[in-house]
Amino acid sequence: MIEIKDIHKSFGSNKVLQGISGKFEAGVTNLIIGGSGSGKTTLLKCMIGLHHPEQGSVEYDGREFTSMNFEEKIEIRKEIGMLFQGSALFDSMTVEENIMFPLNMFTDQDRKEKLERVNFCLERVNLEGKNKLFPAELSGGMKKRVGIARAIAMNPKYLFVDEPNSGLDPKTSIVIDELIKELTEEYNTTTIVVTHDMNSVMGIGDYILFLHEGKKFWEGSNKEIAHTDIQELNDFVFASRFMKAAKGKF
Ligand SMILES: Nc1ncnc2c1ncn2[C@@H]1O[C@H](COP(=O)(O)OP(=O)(O)OP(=O)(O)O)[C@@H](O)[C@H]1O
Repeated sequence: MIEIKDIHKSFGSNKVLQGISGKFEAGVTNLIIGGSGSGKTTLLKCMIGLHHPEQGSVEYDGREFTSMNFEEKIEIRKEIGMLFQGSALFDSMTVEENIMFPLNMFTDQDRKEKLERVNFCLERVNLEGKNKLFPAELSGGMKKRVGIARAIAMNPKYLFVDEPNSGLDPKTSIVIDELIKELTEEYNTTTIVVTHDMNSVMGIGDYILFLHEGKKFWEGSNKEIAHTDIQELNDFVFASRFMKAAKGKF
């Protein structure tokens, strides 16, 4: 479980996050949603230590992260898997080398053990046998799956996913969303997905934290999200023609 309390982050006079709190439980898919510029990525970066919040705390199963020293943060980072926007694979490395990267960095496993783990992860994302391909030889959906395989290589307790569906067609997006949800439930991971995709919200949003202009406007599940009287949330939820047309049917 990850708990954030009263997170504040500014860039100069721009108060990007203004007192965000929330609880992200293990084994469920937690989403941070909001319009462009609402502060989603900034919040995620505060949680993993890429930004330092001016105020507030981030607790990983009771361990306060923001006040940790460098070495202590490294220990927590070993428990974190990340799937970045655009997959962020190393283009000059094969699929196998990409997935092995965190194992090389953080473990002293021998090559056989590492290869076994790589093959297990590849199988888990339905890419068995693709070891020797380079990222340029993969479709967008396959790249995401390699990114997921790399993210789970270290058997993470915490999984952060930034915009998993950017650049994917709707069908492939569903496959990726479902894979994230399955892995979360299978390994009881605390998973946090940053997205503005309403398909993901309706499909996998067990717990949703809605940000608007740097403030938490709402939290709840995908079963509740279409039934609030919060104007800012309704503007976000029903922005697409599809959601507008489906209003009242959820
Ligand atoms: N490193 C930075 N330096 C200065 N300003 C920043 C920095 N990172 C983000 N911001 C500002 O913080 C605000 C929120 O940005 P952020 O990327 O967190 O939004 P977002 O909700 O993730 O948006 P999007 O959905 O478009 O990715 C924006 O006004 C942005 O310009």
